[in-house]
Amino acid sequence: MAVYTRIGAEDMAAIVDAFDVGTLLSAKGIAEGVSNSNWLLEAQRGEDEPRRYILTMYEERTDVEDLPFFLDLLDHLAANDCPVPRTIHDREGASHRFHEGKALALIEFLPGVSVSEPTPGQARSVGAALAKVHLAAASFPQRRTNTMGLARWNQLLTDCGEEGLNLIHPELARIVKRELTSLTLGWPLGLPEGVVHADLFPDNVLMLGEEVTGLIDFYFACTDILAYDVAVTHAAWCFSDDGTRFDPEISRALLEGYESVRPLSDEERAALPLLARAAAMRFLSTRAYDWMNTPEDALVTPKDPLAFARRLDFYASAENRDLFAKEA
Ligand SMILES: Nc1ncnc2c1ncn2[C@@H]1O[C@H](COP(=O)(O)OP(=O)(O)OP(=O)(O)O)[C@@H](O)[C@H]1O
Ligand SMILES: N[C@@H](CCO)C(=O)O
Repeated sequence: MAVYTRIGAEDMAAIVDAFDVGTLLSAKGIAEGVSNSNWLLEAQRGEDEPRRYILTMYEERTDVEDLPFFLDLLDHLAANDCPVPRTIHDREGASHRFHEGKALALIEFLPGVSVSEPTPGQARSVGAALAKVHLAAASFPQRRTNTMGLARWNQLLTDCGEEGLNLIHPELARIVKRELTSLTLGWPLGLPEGVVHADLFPDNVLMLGEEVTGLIDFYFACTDILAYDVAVTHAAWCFSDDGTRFDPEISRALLEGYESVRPLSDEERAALPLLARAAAMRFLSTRAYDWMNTPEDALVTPKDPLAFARRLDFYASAENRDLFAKEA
């Protein structure tokens, strides 16, 4: 459940008034999501049809200094025809405000649902939507360093300690050491960079049938290698949740969809096997850390790190060396 902060009815009405979207009709906490508190609001201006919004209150995990990057990016992408929600600015024109010391943003509600078992058609649309974001963000003037890159994975996994990792799986410390070394030595240089979403899991994509109606949760977005974002999306979409089953059809459709909008260069394709191992390490590291550091009585259940250890094993296996090779 993700409503960490209570906002009373009067305060909620005052917040809605500050964003100048009319009269508050209803407000409901949203259970999904783990990082921030979210509410679904309905408000009505005069005789207009009532409209729905998402109110997000940023909790500790989001650095307020990064908010202009995240929120301006949404506006830039929406203005360039990408399926992302616009932000509602307040009466002073600001994209976020503060309530009792915490930052708040009001975001357009988009229809659609997150799929749990994607079809190839849906994967193709997601690939195309990701490529569209990459192209549209090329004219976005702001930059943000990836604070969730190799150095951070190293730090998180070091904090877990060898013993801790081996409690998750007896081979994990050895595998992690091997992978961190090969990623450090082999990290690709000179590939095209730009704004990446960096967390495009099915729960961050809203769909109606095969149409992508919303890409959401840009709170890890940053400037990094574009093909790394393809690798993250591949790791997130092409396996069963627990990482035991890889779906080659979804993989093919996702890459085809991406390339229908932004073809990958030979260098990017050649780097994908390593970038996919990197993507698996990214989520293995945060999940292993959370697995070991989430108190038992916490509101959220930590996600299984082994699901990404299995993906890592899959991507590192010699049998799958040609997974990203261009098909004849
Ligand atoms: N613009 C939107 N339109 C419709 N629904 C939305 C929108 N933004 C968020 N939601 C809903 O709110 C839920 C939580 O949002 P979000 O994933 O951004 O939260 P979070 O706590 O930042 O997430 P995470 O757990 O991925 O860090 C989503 O799963 C979705 O159901
Ligand atoms: N999408 C991530 C959580 C947010 O970083 C995961 O599934 O581990």
